[in-house]
Amino acid sequence: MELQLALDLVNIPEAIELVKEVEEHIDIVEIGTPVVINEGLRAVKEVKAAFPNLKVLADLKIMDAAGYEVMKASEAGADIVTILGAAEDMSIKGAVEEARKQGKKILVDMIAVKDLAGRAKELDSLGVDYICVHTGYDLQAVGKNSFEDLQTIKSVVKNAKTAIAGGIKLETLAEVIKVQPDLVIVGGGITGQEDKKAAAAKMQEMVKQG
Ligand SMILES: O=C(CO)[C@H](O)[C@H](O)COP(=O)(O)O
Repeated sequence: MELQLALDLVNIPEAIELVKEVEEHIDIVEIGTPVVINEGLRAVKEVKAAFPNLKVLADLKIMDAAGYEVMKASEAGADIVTILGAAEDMSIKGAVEEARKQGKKILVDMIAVKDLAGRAKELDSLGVDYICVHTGYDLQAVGKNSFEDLQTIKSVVKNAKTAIAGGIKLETLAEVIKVQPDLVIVGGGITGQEDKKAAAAKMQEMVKQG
């Protein structure tokens, strides 16, 4: 099981400072969608250059023109690129094909997908690398989480790795780990803490114990 730090509410210098603090306790650093909107793929490029030993995920949440966008993120240095589960199969196939060409991975974000089990099965057969259940900020605000959704995809996915994101905190991490995802994605649960290093270290310890 791996731990990914999601950076959403920072600029590039802040992202680099933050990663420096927790570097040894994370496996993957995510350049979040708001960061890409504000800073462009330059954020991916600069974070990868600063931390060549960390995997970098570009959270582009691709919906169309997937091959092209995966190519641009790959050129910027992303190791993993996200596409939405609601995208057309043609887009998913384009993303997977380009990622294979570039030696990169595709993570599918299942945000807003209604038939989770059905779509997860289809995506699994399309050869994506990760399938991620995700409660975004707008549903976190009304008290939702994705813990049950993780069970749902775990029961149907045979090839892809499974992941979970959305409001995971130290207090809820044990519940998540019980379901045994391959990847746990945490943003505010680390970045919102006074002692970010301590929060990341504790989470890493729990994730590694699995
Ligand atoms: O993709 C995202 C929002 O769309 C976030 O990166 C993801 O939800 C993780 O952050 P947090 O743990 O703060 O919810």
